[in-house]
Amino acid sequence: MKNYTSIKDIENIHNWITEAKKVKANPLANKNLGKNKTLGLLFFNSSLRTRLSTQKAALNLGMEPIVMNVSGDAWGIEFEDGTEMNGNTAEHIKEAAAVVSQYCDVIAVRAFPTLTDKEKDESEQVLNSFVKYASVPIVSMESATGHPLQGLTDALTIAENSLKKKPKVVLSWAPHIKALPHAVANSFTQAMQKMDVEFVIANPEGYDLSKEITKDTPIYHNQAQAFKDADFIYAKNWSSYESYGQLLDVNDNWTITKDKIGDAKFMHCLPVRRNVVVEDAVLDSKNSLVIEQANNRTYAAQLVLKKILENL
Ligand SMILES: NCCC[C@H](NC(=O)CCC(=O)O)C(=O)O
Ligand SMILES: NC(=O)OP(=O)(O)O
Repeated sequence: MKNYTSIKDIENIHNWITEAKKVKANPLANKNLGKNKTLGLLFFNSSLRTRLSTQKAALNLGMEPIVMNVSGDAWGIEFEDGTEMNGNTAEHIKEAAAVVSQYCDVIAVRAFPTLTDKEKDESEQVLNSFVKYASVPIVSMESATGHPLQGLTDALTIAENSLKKKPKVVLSWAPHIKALPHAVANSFTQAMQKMDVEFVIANPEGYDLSKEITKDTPIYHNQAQAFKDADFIYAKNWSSYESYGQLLDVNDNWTITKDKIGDAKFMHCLPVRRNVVVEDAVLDSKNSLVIEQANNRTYAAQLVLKKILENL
């Protein structure tokens, strides 16, 4: 594999889950694979899990990680072609990506959407510019429209925790105070569509994800109906896709509660706002998988880096 920028890069999710379980069972088995190789992690946005678990994955493979907060610390990068750079940007992505490629054997990038310009977000300008102008493989650490390391993690976590051959998995929208990206929900949806699960989405009217993503996945606008007989409930807030980036008025209470989910396992990518997205009683119960998910971020990243290193 060259780049990992989307769930579409997973050719067979069942094989990948089997391999990820092996990596998890013996994380230091390939500690020489990345010897003398450098992973550069570039952050245009905040992170706790991705920043640490991706470095941990690199260290387990014997790689040297180097990290940079691009926003604030680096020169402002210009992504438009042919502009007269007389504004706030000091260097072009053509030079920036080529230069970082001199220091790194693999580059991982986090760049969130604008949530104001749908067309620009869907063009994945930042991520795709790195793919275009870097001379080394690129890994997405959450881009405008996807979070494929999280999606792979979530598939692994469901495979590990499922007591049934074909569990019912619900992705539920939940409330938030801010307009959030669609990336996590998009990649989770794409991962579940590849899994042997009964997958449905629950969200209020006006919050349907892109049809390009949901395809024929059933969408419920009634949360209780969607939750019926669920084995896994994955909560996430996202802003409206249709009224792009907006927070719409929602009448019903969509906060995840213990009463609503019963015995279903609870999942969330984190960070999560307690008692807004989900009540304490759920996060503090044995049915919460959120810490196991965070742990699995290391093994998902390690599998991806392993596949890239094997192909260098
Ligand atoms: N990487 C996981 C989620 C990142 C981001 N969450 C956030 O921005 C939460 C911020 C807050 O709660 O203030 C998102 O939804 O895509
Ligand atoms: N789940 C996740 O990506 O967390 P961070 O934003 O903290 O990296």
